[in-house]
Amino acid sequence: MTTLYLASASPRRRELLAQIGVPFVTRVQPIDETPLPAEAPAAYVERLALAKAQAVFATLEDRHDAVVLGSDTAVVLDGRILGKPVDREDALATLAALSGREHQVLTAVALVNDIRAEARVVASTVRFKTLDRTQIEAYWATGEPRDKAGSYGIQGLAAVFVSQMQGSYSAVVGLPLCETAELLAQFAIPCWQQAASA
Ligand SMILES: Cc1cn([C@H]2C[C@H](O)[C@@H](COP(=O)(O)OP(=O)(O)OP(=O)(O)O)O2)c(=O)[nH]c1=O
Repeated sequence: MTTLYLASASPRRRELLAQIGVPFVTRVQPIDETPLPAEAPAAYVERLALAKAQAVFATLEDRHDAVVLGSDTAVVLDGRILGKPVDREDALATLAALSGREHQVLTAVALVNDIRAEARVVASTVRFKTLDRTQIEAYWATGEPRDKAGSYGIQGLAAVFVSQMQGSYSAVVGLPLCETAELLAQFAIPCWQQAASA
């Protein structure tokens, strides 16, 4: 019996994976999230998703019956990776930069077991309406931007900033569920559909 491990401290990722009916155990290992010099954003999120999964896989005692899922999300504006805010000023500057513009959200999902590692990167486009300084400061004061790539969460109060979105909503929140289900199937882990017909 294979055990699926979610290599993530993110409550969003736990909720998203639970949403598609897959039983899993959460384990977290810290990794270095510094981008490499001139690393392309898609390569960066893919490398981190794999690194998160591999770091947890390395700690497991029974690696034969284990699959580990890692994921990483980055907000990209004009080719620049905007990660989680380091402080208030950083978040205010990020939200001002996103105001009235379109940006990309890249999320990678990776699965690792004792014989292989596979990853998928999903790109979505999000457009923000124009925000003024008062709205940005009020949003920071809610606490929501603190632990999120690009200093916002589409699933929360920042939904009112999003005038358009193309791509995968679940990927923007933190885990692309359609692609995750496809990868899980490749590793013989059923989500609700196969489980229901088994
Ligand atoms: C853009 C966006 C990001 N986010 C979150 C998802 C991720 O939790 C976070 C991006 O940071 P990540 O470094 O991808 O993930 P994490 O540190 O929160 O969790 P872990 O590495 O342990 O898996 O931003 C939202 O919740 N909503 C959004 O709309």
